[in-house]
Amino acid sequence: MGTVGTGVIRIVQDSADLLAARTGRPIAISAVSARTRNKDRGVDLTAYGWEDDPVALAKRGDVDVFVEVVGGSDGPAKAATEAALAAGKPVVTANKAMLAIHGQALAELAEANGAPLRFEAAVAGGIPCIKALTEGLAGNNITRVSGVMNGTCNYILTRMENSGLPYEDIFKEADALGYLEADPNLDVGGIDAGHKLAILSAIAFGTQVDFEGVQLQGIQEVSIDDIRRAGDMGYRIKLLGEARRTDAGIEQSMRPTLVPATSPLGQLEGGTNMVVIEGDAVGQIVLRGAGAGEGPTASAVMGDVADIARGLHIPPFGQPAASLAPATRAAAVTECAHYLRLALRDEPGALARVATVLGQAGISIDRMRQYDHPGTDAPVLIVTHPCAPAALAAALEGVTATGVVSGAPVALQIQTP
Ligand SMILES: NC(=O)C1=CN([C@@H]2O[C@H](COP(=O)(O)OP(=O)(O)OC[C@H]3O[C@@H](n4cnc5c(N)ncnc54)[C@H](OP(=O)(O)O)[C@@H]3O)[C@@H](O)[C@H]2O)C=CC1
Ligand SMILES: N[C@@H](CCO)C(=O)O
Repeated sequence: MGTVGTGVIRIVQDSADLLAARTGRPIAISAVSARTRNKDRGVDLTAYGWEDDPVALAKRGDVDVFVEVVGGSDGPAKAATEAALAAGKPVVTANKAMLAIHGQALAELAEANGAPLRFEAAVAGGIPCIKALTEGLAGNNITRVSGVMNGTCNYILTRMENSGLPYEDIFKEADALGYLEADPNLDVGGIDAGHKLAILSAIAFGTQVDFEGVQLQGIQEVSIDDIRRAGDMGYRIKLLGEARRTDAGIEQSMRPTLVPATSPLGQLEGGTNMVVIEGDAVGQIVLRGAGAGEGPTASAVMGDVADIARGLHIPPFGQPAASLAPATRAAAVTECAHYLRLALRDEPGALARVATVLGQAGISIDRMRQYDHPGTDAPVLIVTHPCAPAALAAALEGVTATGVVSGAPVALQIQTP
């Protein structure tokens, strides 16, 4: 009965007739649970039973469907989910952390007990992207799933750009607004978004969830300089997740990435999320909307509850858990263009030495810009032609070793069209 749970109660109370008409049966709340019983949550709870322990709630005889909106990958959320599934009861959860880590085991438990396990709200809040993948796009070979899946990071990045203020200032602002998770590193470290990508990737490619296989980089190192310089080159920086199937296996990454400013992703402002899915038959589809908040997240929870009330029973990851293959990891094999920012000693031959190192590594320069500067170091931006991320990382060690660059070069990937 936190943010999401209260939203679920509101929808059940406010839209009872509509839900009954759409599902063919009444949907009612039997009982609820939270840590603190006597807290004013702005909704009337007098008609419902109460349990201190969510596991006891899951086991109650008058509970047909258990809605888990406690949070946390383990602890009471997992214990109650397992108790409900073991009793053959359908579970609806918004808990991406739990699914990213225990998704396979929970799907196996659900299927062994004939109970649906649904989690639309776990990825991109109100955007029905799991339904899109498992149902609407079931006839497609999915080739790529990408998008912006953490509203807090998108808020911070767009606010930095619009205000010209550094990361630290906007982080404090997001904190004051209550946007950050209790552990802010889940947001700014890219972990929360990585959980979501791993769930989508498993559904898209028919593999077991492989959160450990997501190459993660947060937004903490994104500087206002990079946001400005990327803007000069026609890009905006987003915390972009990409999962794709390659000949080598499944490649999953969540990292700050440059996207064309005029593209749908480039125009995404504030806390909004966007999920882009590509399939062999459908081509590309783009889903955009609120990725968090009481109403949007409860909307996704209730979509799942309604499906259960209608009798819809789809395996949690879109195909039987036993048929999900362990994901073969393909680490950063896809070539892409890169943005490089260097502080280059402004002296004869310095630029030539950098260009030589890149050239010897087979990395070709697409565009380049050097800015006015008051001191001895010139800000230099380079956009490369597509190259393997591993080749670029090795080349940058060589660039640093030339001795003509101050500090470590900044390298960010540019989204592959
Ligand atoms: N908020 C959002 O916008 C979104 C959230 N989610 C996910 O939804 C889930 C819930 O998030 P949110 O509503 O924001 O979280 P909140 O922290 O607002 O709510 C958590 C609820 O769980 C209760 N709770 C915690 N521990 C226990 C326990 N041991 N026994 C019983 N109840 C307990 C809390 O009780 P009390 O109120 O008494 O403290 C609270 O009511 C999480 O998995 C989150 O990741 C997903 C998408 C968006
Ligand atoms: N912390 C998450 C909440 C929704 O999952 C976000 O900012 O998107």
